[in-house]
Amino acid sequence: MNRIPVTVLGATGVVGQRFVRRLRNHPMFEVVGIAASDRSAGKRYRDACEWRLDGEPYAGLGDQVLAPSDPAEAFSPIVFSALDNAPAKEIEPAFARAGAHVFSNAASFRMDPDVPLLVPEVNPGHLALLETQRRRRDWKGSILTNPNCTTTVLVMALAPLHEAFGVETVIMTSMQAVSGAGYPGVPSLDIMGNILPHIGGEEGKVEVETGRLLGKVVDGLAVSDPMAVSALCYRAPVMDGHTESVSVRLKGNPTPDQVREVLAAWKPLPQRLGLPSAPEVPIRLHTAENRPQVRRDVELDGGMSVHVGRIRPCNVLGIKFALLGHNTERGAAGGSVLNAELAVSQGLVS
Ligand SMILES: NC(=O)C1=CN([C@@H]2O[C@H](COP(=O)(O)OP(=O)(O)OC[C@H]3O[C@@H](n4cnc5c(N)ncnc54)[C@H](OP(=O)(O)O)[C@@H]3O)[C@@H](O)[C@H]2O)C=CC1
Ligand SMILES: N[C@@H](CC(=O)OP(=O)(O)O)C(=O)O
Repeated sequence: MNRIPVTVLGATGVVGQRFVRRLRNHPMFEVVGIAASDRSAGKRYRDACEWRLDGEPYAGLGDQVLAPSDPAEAFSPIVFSALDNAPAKEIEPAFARAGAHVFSNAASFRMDPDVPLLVPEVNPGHLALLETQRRRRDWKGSILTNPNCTTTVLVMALAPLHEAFGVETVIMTSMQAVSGAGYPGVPSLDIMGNILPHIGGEEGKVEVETGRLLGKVVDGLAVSDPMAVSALCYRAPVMDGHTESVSVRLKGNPTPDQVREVLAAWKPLPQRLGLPSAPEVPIRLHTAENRPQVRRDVELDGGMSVHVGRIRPCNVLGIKFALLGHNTERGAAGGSVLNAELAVSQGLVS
């Protein structure tokens, strides 16, 4: 297969660098363009930003010159966007109008009812919104988004339970990595040896995006599931990996063993298709009492699987468990790349 040329917008940022590293040697996509703000455009990648990841610095593209984030200068048929929300609002539609298929991490268009908010294992059927989007908007291309990172990890565990039993109520408390706040993010003197009980906008996003992802497409538009979701989000002194403490009320009150069986048997579409970024096992189940742990588990499967452990009865909602996932891989760059792989495999973009 000829690789599809792609551009990474926001290539200098925390998520943008992960895109560039992940797309290096990708079987379906080839990075031909990297772009960022006007502050960085015209500079070589290595001069515009410091490389903050392990592995080969700048993923071998250190001498490539950054383009401005303008479709006239950085067009590719597929564009991965790691832009901040405010610039994403203007720049992503400009690329979509020019005919690019934009796979975005930003929150700007997530809740629009004709924009797929997608986790390929969870709601691949929401790709159908692209048809409505094309009809409604004057775009030759499209915008397709991935959720907030905390939400992504949560819906990976809830989706098979919703399918098997039906989710009625969820209470989720997160302990979120500092990388979620970008670079330099939270000052070290605030987070070292500390827990911060507020992440701006995060709880509201988890509460609305969860029902949207587990909802349906009706008459070509997204309709959220009415489940009740309450989120409490905390910043914790870890680098990468959001831990979530989840209590859930499921229809029919299944036992922990029944829940475990459903999670273990889950083989959703990306795994059946063998998409390159899909982890072979989407949910890693842990039986040891002190797992999952961020330091020991989160990098497994390139950060693309989520981890569930300590499944047990909850006196209030019925079932509770510990959940862990990689916020900047599964929750950001990796999730977006998997979205693009699914869209290409379904013949929706090329
Ligand atoms: N960090 C995470 O865990 C997650 C982040 N996201 C989302 O991904 C996006 C990127 O986050 P993150 O990488 O942490 O952010 P960073 O602040 O690290 O990077 C932001 C990027 O956007 C570019 N940018 C800023 N302003 C403009 C502009 N006016 N025009 C063009 N480019 C611009 C920056 O370029 P320059 O260097 O030139 O300023 C930089 O490349 C955000 O929308 C975030 O909400 C989503 C899920 C998880
Ligand atoms: N707010 C998340 C990261 C993030 O950028 O989320 P969103 O994509 O919804 O803006 C965190 O701090 O961990």
